[in-house]
Amino acid sequence: MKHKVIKKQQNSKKCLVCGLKNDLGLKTSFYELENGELVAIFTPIEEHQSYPERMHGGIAGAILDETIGRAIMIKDKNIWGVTVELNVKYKKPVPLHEELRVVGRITRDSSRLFEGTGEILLSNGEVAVTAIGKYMKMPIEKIANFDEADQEWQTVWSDQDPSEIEL
Ligand SMILES: CCCCC/C=C\C/C=C\C/C=C\C/C=C\CCCC(=O)SCCNC(=O)CCNC(=O)[C@H](O)C(C)(C)COP(=O)(O)OP(=O)(O)OC[C@H]1O[C@@H](n2cnc3c(N)ncnc32)[C@H](O)[C@@H]1OP(=O)(O)O
Repeated sequence: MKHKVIKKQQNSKKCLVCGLKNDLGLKTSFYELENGELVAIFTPIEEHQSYPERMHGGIAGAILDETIGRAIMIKDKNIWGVTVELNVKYKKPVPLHEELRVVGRITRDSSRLFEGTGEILLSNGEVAVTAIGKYMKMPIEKIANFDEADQEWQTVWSDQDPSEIEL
């Protein structure tokens, strides 16, 4: 089913998952959908491998972690979370050099904690990796000394940005 993209989220400078100036990073784009889910799109490269041609499980955990952690921002872009628990299940190998979609959503939201689930989808739509994450909400100034401009926290548009995403 196709879902309309309603917003593209910000990227950063050096984050492993979303930093556009991290040469070894995933350079992921994040899209908020009209159904309340968040989709991450990225293409793993050779530097993300474990066994040859297979994406590293730690990278799978990292992309799921950030996709679930960012899904809370659909509701309020000023909620920042730090991961306190992440449970990852590896069901199928994830190949390199293919564009992947990762879907995340929030399943529980309380004043201090939120929880969510996510999946990495293969190009044929099969679910390769799933995760459940728990996050503690924290004011951004308590997480780190972030300067939005210095960290290049901004929406970066591209010709490749989809207006709809098939899930
Ligand atoms: C504006 C410019 C921005 C630029 C941004 C640039 C880049 C950003 C990129 C993306 C950002 C967007 C979104 C990203 C979202 C996610 C992505 C990944 C995030 C991470 O990659 S982040 C790294 C890994 N992560 C950590 O680095 C956490 C390390 N950890 C700690 O820092 C402490 O652990 C802390 C502070 C969490 C708590 O410590 P603490 O000392 O404050 O609190 P304490 O332990 O006393 O617990 C207080 C109450 O929480 C309960 N509690 C604790 N843990 C619990 C659990 N697991 N389950 C259930 N309840 C739990 C206790 O039971 C107690 O409850 P009670 O008060 O009722 O007793």
